[in-house]
Amino acid sequence: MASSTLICNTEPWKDLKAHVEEIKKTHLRDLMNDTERCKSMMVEFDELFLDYSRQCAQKDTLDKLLELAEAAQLKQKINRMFNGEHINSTEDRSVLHVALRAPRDKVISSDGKNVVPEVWKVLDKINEFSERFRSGSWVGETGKALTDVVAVGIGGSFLGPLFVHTALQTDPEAIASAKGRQLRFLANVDPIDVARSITGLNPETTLVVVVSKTFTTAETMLNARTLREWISSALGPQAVAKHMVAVSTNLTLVEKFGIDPKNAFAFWDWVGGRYSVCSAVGVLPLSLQYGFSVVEKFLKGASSIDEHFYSTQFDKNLPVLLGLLSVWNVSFLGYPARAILPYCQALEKFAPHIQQVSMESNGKGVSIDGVPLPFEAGEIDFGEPGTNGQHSFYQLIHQGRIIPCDFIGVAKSQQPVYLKGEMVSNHDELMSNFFAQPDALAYGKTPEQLLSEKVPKHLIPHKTFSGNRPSISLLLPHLNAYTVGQLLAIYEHRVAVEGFLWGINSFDQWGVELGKSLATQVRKQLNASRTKGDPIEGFNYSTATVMTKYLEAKSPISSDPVTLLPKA
Ligand SMILES: O=P(O)(O)OC[C@H]1O[C@H](O)[C@H](O)[C@@H](O)[C@@H]1O
Repeated sequence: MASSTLICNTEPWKDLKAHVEEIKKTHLRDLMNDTERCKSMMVEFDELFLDYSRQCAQKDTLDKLLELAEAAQLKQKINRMFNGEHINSTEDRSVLHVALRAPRDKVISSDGKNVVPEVWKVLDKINEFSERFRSGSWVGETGKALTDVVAVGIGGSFLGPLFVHTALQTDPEAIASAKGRQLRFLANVDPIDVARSITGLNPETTLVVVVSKTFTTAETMLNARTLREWISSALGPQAVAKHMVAVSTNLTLVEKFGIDPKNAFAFWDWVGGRYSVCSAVGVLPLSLQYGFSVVEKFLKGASSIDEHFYSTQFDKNLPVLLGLLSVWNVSFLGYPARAILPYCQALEKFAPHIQQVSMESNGKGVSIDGVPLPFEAGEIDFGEPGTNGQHSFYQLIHQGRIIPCDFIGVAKSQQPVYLKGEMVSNHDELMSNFFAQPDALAYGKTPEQLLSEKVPKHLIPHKTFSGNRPSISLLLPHLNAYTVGQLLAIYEHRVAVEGFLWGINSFDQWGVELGKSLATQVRKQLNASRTKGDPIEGFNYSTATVMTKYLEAKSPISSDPVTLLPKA
């Protein structure tokens, strides 16, 4: 593709660039007075309510963004994704996470083959296995039923399942089905994470689920070997068959590791790691904890958004609208970051998950055809639940840099609390902030207002809020397995929309490779220096100096290493 076909060379892109000047003349304080405008910037689907009236945008901004979508062939790209074409061109793969949550009778093909029956074969296997596990008919080496699960995995094999697990932990239905069980995660190769993940657990009653798409990820494999050692040193090496199972696309390596292939749960190369929570990656550990029927609701929620995304016209399409507005903020208004602010503690792991989905997908420097981009793609995502974030980084958002914010609220709390004599329930107290913050950002506070409030003159600059800071508000009816699935799919597709508009490949991740290969070189050096006293060679002065300092610290590894497990 010639650079002339880059999206930034199209008329709609140039038109939007020119449009920025008009928008800069507006202020949200005034735009919010236009009720018709606000009405046109609200969309409801399946009880999800999106209000994007606090975007620095006019109705014609949306029209122009829709023209950009057309120039980027957004509809065709979405269709190509759902049709199983190899849109991940650098890895020559389809991108079919939508097939993971498709109903049984749906036909979604990759390379001429309907993949939905394969998906359901694995789901049925998980259903059956989790029933055996939860009913106590699957027993461990000493004949005891297993109650605790440690899921070992990193990146996409960790963040999505952690997000969903955390979101359901306080859901009444999920609580009831998780009684007496624990699901823990071990991601970091830091041995401290090993210690934390097994503290208080008994190998006799623990199942380890090794989750890795490739089954080669250094961190996961070392952690898996560590927990294998933890099990076999306590129960004997034969116990591994009953206490370890795996989720992977690489079943050959699973078997080599010593896990019974009968206890391996497959997925496919057309599922990207960060899009894999709806595969066995998430479904297995979550079903062990909450039962398959709860997890099935999560899949149904995601599927409802898939259908909406595929078939709804763009001006009513939640992921499309959100994606268009993100591109508007990043590429035209020049706001490179986004804060994800759920007013719901159960969503505390949502931002970390979306960080990977978004930043690993769209943090690219070239177009899908390898042409260097003359504009920045991707956005910097971060976030914390409200109100905690308000007492931390909101200062910068209110008076410092402009960071478009996603306010996510829930109408009914999973855990309602009301104290007699209090003005409002605890959830209403939380939600008072959910409603207040977007307006504070949009309206700000002028020096005139401060003067009329008799604020001392010297404090006026400090107490002024410029306002005109964009946000969206998304209200969910409640937070349960179904709506968690919806939320996940909205963000997954929003990220895809952004990538489709920028003309990049959102489904590869070559940028993570360089650091990994350099670590291999360091690993070899550390081994040679520790065991043979070899001098440090082949590193630059800076790295060599700090490595020398590091090696000077006492290590329990000598020339005759012995196995050492955490004391936890
Ligand atoms: O599931 P695995 O193959 O172990 O991969 C785990 C993770 O590591 C890689 O480095 C990628 O950056 C992630 O996209 C992936 O999710």
